[in-house]
Amino acid sequence: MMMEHERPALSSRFVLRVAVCEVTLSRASLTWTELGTEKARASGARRDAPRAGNNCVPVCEIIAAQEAETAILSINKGSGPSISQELFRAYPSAFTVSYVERASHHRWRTSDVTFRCPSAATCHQWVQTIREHLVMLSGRPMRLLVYINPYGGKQQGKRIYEQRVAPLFARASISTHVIVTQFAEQARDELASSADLEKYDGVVCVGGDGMFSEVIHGLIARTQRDAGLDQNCAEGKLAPCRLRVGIIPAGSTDCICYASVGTNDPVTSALHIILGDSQPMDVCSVHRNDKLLRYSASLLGYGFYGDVLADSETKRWMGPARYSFSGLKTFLSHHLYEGTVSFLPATDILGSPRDKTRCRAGCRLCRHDGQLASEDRQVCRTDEDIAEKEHQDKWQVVHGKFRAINAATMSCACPRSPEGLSPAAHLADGTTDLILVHRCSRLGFLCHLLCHTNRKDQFDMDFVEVHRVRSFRFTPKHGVSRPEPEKKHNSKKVLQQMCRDHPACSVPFNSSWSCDGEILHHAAIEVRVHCGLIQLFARGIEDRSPAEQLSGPRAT
Ligand SMILES: Nc1ncnc2c1ncn2[C@@H]1O[C@H](COP(=O)(O)OP(=O)(O)OP(=O)(O)O)[C@@H](O)[C@H]1O
Repeated sequence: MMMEHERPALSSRFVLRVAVCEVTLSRASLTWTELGTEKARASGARRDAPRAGNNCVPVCEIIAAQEAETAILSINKGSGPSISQELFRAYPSAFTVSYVERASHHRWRTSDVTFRCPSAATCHQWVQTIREHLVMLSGRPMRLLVYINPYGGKQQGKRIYEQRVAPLFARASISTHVIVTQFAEQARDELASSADLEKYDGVVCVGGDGMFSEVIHGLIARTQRDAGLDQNCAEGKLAPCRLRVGIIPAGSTDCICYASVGTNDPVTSALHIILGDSQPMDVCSVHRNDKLLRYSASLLGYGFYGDVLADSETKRWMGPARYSFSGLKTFLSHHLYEGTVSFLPATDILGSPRDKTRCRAGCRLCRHDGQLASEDRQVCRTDEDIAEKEHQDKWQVVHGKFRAINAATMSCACPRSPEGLSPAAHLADGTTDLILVHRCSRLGFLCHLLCHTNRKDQFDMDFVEVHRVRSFRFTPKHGVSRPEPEKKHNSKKVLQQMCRDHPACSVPFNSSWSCDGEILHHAAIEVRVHCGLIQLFARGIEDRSPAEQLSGPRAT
């Protein structure tokens, strides 16, 4: 809605479909009010009598404005009522404004409104003024570097980008440099070393979570190198990345998209990028013996999830069905892994893993790095304050036999698990939710797993504990890593492996870590959360009522 004190930049009478409209543009919004149709006027209704309420589109949600093509102008298209010759002659020019419209399930779509103008000069003036307003908006990207993984998911990345995303970027006047990767790690290596990043306002990856992981590894490495920081130093603070990252979902797992925009829809993600949304995101560094192993933005899982991933990697030929197969096999094998988890709880923060809050667009906790911001307590925001706080806080230690050890740095919600592994986890509060699943019966573990697929509390079980932490370490009791799977099996080796996997054999192999879907063949690791290390082109999941979700231009 246009605020009373806002001075309109432009105000004119145009024709929308067959009705005359009062159209107003201010710095904040474009509004139009229908004044009446020809028919209504013929029946004696006053031309000035408003027929409908205001329609209002915030300028920050306009994608583009352009003068309409002659073809559109000369033909009365569509099944609706036709414009009369009289209006056609009185309003010979036209321009179209494209804006974001909400569809169901957090999806965004583009919508167009075409206004007929009395002259080409007026039309031109409006288009130019809207474009000037768009240029003045901060945060919109102009130049993007795009990496497409042609082999991610159903191998549709290239087609999805070319057919659904590139036309939107072009309409929004975003220039792109597109690279279709030839091999794994190409994007990571180029971003880490040779890519001329000064030329771009952001990097977009087209693929799944694995492709996103490649891109952030490259960007983080480059940023630390440029800042003269050593990534191998486990205790060191990392420099945040300047370039924002956009994800066009085209993989088999699109966890980051679900957590950051609420859906895995390429058009929605493209529109978030075009509007220049920014969403900070925490990233965990994973070290061992002062050597960086990897970064993790979503899930680190040892025990159950580590075993599922390790097993599924040997069954790639099965396609996506391998996850269900390996999940069942791992569930039945019911391994326990003994070791020690030490963690630094995040005290002095607002949220907890079992509260009812959910990380949503404009999240209050993420705005304050998760810290308590009440008036009677001091907010510690500087790095020194946080370091001091960490020093004062006490590490806690848990020894035990674990079915699973998981660290969820975001909710990890997806269609199979609508609430995710840790429903109350936040994208950028500087913490990860450490979930320890202790020794339990198969039935108990099954109940715990099933809770992830419905809305029951998966932490409400006596063998599960959950802590919101800033760092943790795991030290396995046994130092033997499970041998990396061999590519070619003969039947004898398969039998040996199955025997080893059987609990009765109780060979004390360690599990491996699943780190955002990549296997780490080390059990002993040290993890530290880096608050808001990456910025995404996203705004978080919008918490809107179903009616609002489906609204077009807002009626005021
Ligand atoms: N041209 C390429 N050839 C082979 N692999 C590639 C190529 N480009 C990227 N990759 C790798 O493919 C892996 C999977 O990619 P992506 O995440 O896009 O798809 P996915 O189907 O979701 O993956 P996953 O099968 O791991 O769930 C990534 O780890 C990435 O490093």
